[in-house]
Amino acid sequence: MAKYSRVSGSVGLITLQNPPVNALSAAVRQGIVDTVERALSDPKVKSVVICGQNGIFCGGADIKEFGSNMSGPPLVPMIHAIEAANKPVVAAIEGSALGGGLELALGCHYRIAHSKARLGLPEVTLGLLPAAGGTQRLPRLIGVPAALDLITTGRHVTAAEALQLGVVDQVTDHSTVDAAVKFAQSVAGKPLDARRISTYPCPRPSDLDALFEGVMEKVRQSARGAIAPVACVQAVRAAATQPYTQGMEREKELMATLFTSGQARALQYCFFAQRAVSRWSMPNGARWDTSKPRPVHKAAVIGLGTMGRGITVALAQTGLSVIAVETQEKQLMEAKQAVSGMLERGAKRRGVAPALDRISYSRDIQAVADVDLVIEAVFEDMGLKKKVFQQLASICRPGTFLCTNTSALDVDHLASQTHNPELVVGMHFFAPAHVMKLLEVVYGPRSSPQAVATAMQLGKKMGKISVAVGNCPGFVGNRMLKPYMEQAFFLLEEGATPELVDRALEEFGFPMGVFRMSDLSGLDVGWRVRKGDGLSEPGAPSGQPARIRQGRRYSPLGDLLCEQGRFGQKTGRGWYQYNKPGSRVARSDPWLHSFLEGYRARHGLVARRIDNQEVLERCLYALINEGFRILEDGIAAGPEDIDMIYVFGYGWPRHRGGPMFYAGMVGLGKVLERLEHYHQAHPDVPYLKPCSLLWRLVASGSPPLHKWREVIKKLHSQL
Ligand SMILES: CC(C)(COP(=O)(O)OP(=O)(O)OC[C@H]1O[C@@H](n2cnc3c(N)ncnc32)[C@H](O)[C@@H]1OP(=O)(O)O)[C@@H](O)C(=O)NCCC(=O)NCCSC(=O)C[C@@H](O)CCCCCCCCCCCCC(=O)O
Ligand SMILES: NC(=O)c1ccc[n+]([C@@H]2O[C@H](COP(=O)([O-])OP(=O)(O)OC[C@H]3O[C@@H](n4cnc5c(N)ncnc54)[C@H](O)[C@@H]3O)[C@@H](O)[C@H]2O)c1
Repeated sequence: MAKYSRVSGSVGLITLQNPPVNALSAAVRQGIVDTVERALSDPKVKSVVICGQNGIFCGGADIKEFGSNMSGPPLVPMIHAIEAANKPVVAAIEGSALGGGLELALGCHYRIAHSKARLGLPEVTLGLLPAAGGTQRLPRLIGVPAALDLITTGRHVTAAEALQLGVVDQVTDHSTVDAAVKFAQSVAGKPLDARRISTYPCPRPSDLDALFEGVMEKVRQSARGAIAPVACVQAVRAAATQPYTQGMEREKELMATLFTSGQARALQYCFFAQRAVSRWSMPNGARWDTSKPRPVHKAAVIGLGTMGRGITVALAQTGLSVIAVETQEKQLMEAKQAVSGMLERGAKRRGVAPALDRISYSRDIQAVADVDLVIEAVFEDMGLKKKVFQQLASICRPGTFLCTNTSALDVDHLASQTHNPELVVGMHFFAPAHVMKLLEVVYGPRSSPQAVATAMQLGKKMGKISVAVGNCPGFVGNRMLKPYMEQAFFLLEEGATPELVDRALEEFGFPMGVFRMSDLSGLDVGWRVRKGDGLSEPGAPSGQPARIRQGRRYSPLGDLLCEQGRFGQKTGRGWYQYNKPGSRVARSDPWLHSFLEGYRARHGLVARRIDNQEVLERCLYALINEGFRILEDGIAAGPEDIDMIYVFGYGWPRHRGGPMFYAGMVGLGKVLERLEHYHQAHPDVPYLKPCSLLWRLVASGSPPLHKWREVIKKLHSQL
């Protein structure tokens, strides 16, 4: 809807009304068409102001409408009619003007923004392009390079940057509507020809071809297979090379291809899933809307290694006071320097003062006595963590939340070391903790809803996508990673190379394949875990027995590399070779290839040809199968939780929507059939055996993802 009133005698004020973001639904578009017509036909009205209710101009087209039959007046002619009006129209921008919202403002003759407003064309992040004239008007207004930057990245700019770029005409710290009304009065009756952006010639840089070639190459590289950024460049090129009307035709044509694409569906699913995961629930019925978090002002971090340092930075940047505890003097000194450096660099980037004085360092754990919440990040050693939790239970004041950053250990077992297990949850950050967006909040059977709510709220404040998950070895992300990595190892045994496996996964859209990722994070990490699980045995015999552990197929390849001191990038050798320890450029390693040949010969394995499809099916379907088991076990409340964990924590390409969404796109029947096929070929690999939830979903006609919860509920009620 849009509300109409006449203010200050001669200004028609149109207010968009569609909470929470005034999205341009059919009703809002109809409202705009009607009220603009009314203002233009009223002789008392000399100029018009368009604003949005509740401090937000407009969040763009209504994304929820995209999946349905779109009725109501289309945006393009609506905006064109505003631009063609014979009375000045001023956009009063508060909060956000995004996507179609900014395109509407670009159709107005003037734009006035509040200093705190954010503007942008984020359609590319939804698998689309700005198709209400945005790709044609913006380059005409601010030039091709700046428009390409905004349109291909979808980044939001501040009002100050928008003013500098020339997107807005004025910025105010006071009431935007008042300023816009005053301004509208001042321009009433003035000629408008020079204010219609569609009539501007598009500035043509002299090196146009070189510019577009360069941008296209950069965009293709960073898009990792996403099609929308490429279409955005093509549309802007049309603005630079063709008259406006033809450019608009090109914009429409490119949009038509994107609009119905699987990638647009995936990206729009991610948009809503990202928001849905904050509405968490636990199997005992506790929920986000009935659980009250407690405020956290002061926190402590125990252990200042890789993770503890990043967590300390993230907490301080959020405005909390932090007590950082590290037992080793040398580590403490190094950590102080590293944390200060990270804070200073972050502050410089954001143009604020570094939060150095929010942190106090100590070697004594007694220093945490009066904090609201502790995050333990010592070595991944259950004995050590148990001791730390016992100490915390006796030192901290009653009511302090005790959290662990363990990657895979039993959170409930740690909780049982304290007097108040209900105050214990996992806060599983990802490295580097001050950068990575994902936080798994792990609840045990005794964690209180308040502890979960508090950790979720703290995560949100830290700018994380926080996902609440149940307690099991590896939680959600690392539990699913195990079968994925296991398949990659088996593929090497059967004839693949690290290069072949990585290429297939990188072409799929992962920033790094399994082996490059493993070299980056260190092969010794998994080795230590496998030793702890009694899997890795030095000097194991050759032949079949060496590849069976605990009754199932096992690949000792990773262990054998570690026995040679090949820990990955840090030692300059791993699945690849590097120029020197710490170097990041992976090169194919002939030693590794002859090692694999020797290994196969020793174990009586005959290498066969493996193609990309097999790599993808075996690695991804094994991972997806474990995702279904996680849903079946109630460890994740829904597929969206798993998908957001993989998109934000594990580099799953967002334009493929996350593993569970991807399974739905491929077809659950097909995933089941391929898992069955591979399980028959490898009966000693339990991860390839399709789980009962997948069978059940296929038997129920492969319902769309938003209906899976009903099937899971039924399955649980029958158990
Ligand atoms: C605006 C925000 C920055 C606000 O952030 P905040 O943190 O305050 O709030 P939330 O993000 O939590 O949001 C609150 C609530 O609102 C929902 N929501 C937000 N934005 C929208 C929206 N645009 N539409 C619908 N719903 C929205 C959000 O989901 C939350 O609710 P929930 O229940 O999920 O918790 C922030 O919200 C934000 O960034 N929003 C998105 C901004 C954006 O991306 N805008 C661009 C939208 S796309 C667009 O505008 C396209 C235009 O270019 C117009 C294109 C013309 C269309 C023509 C179609 C032609 C088709 C031709 C094809 C023909 C094919 C054929 O042949 O058939
Ligand atoms: N590194 C990762 O990528 C990653 C990611 C997610 C979670 N984790 C988990 O985070 C935790 C920490 O991992 P990390 O990689 O930062 O380890 P790390 O080896 O880099 O650091 C651990 C630090 O803890 C300190 N420490 C040991 N005992 C202590 C004690 N009693 N009191 C105070 N400090 C003590 C050590 O001196 C060391 O500085 C582990 O549980 C790990 O599984 C790690």
